[in-house]
Amino acid sequence: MDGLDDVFADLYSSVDAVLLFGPSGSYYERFSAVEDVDVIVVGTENDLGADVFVELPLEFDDVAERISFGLEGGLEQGVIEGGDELVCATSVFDDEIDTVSRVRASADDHTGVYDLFAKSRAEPEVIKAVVELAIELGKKGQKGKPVGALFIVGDAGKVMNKSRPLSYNPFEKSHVHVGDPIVNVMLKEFSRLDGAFVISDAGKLVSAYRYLEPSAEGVDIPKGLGARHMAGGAITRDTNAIAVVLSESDGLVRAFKAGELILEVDPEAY
Ligand SMILES: Nc1ncnc2c1ncn2[C@@H]1O[C@H](COP(=O)(O)OP(=O)(O)OP(=O)(O)O)[C@@H](O)[C@H]1O
Ligand SMILES: [Mn+2]
Repeated sequence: MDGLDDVFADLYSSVDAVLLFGPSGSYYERFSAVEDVDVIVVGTENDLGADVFVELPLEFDDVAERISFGLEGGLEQGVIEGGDELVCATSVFDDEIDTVSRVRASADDHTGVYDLFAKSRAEPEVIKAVVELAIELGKKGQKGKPVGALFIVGDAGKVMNKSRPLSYNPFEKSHVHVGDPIVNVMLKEFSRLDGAFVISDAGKLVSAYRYLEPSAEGVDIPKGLGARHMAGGAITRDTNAIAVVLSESDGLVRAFKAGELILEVDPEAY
């Protein structure tokens, strides 16, 4: 009769590489000693100084998104090849690694989560800062009153052409950027009000209170969501911008690119 070791052995037989998501130092050391297997560390910071490292822009509460990012980033960096058999070790419940998942890397199926951050018109740091801001806004909102917000990032000239002002633009003559602490305070204030924020590729606040008028033909958004998400999704098909949307109704942060929903994050998990 087989023991559990034999049954589970299939999971990690003939594996090309192991992806360790945010491992502890000792865990990493032990894996590095295993023969014939490459070790790829994936995390928000390379604090172990791993030779092969894929940087996450955020932790990703959704494990599938986290793994997709690691795979797509690894393929992009050339440390994984299409067809590679991989074991991904990550944590689901705690800070400790508690979950192993076997996947086959494919250069074809793309969730786009890596491209969203690394290959959009806007700079990765800017996209990261906006997603973090939306998460923070979502967390704060949950304590008091829930707030919704819509951020359109990149390709700002075109976005401005496909939108109109709902009110005076508080950023008209200013030169402020997302990530500046003062700007985050301002954005949180203004997010109570209607419309979208428009942000340039480099993170400059171009406008608040924009009413977007993209053509919404053929854009699918999750059921139960309305005009904010439709407008946000649709403008990313009409332009090279991405949209980061905080929903007032379900509290989730979503990101759209090229008209597709790419990312769904629960601020409560951060
Ligand atoms: N075309 C648009 N451009 C910019 N902002 C918009 C647009 N349409 C709606 N909004 C903003 O979204 C807000 C919420 O609208 P709505 O409830 O229809 O969206 P929703 O997708 O259901 O989002 P939520 O989940 O936050 O309710 C509106 O009050 C308005 O501020
Ligand atoms: Mn709504």
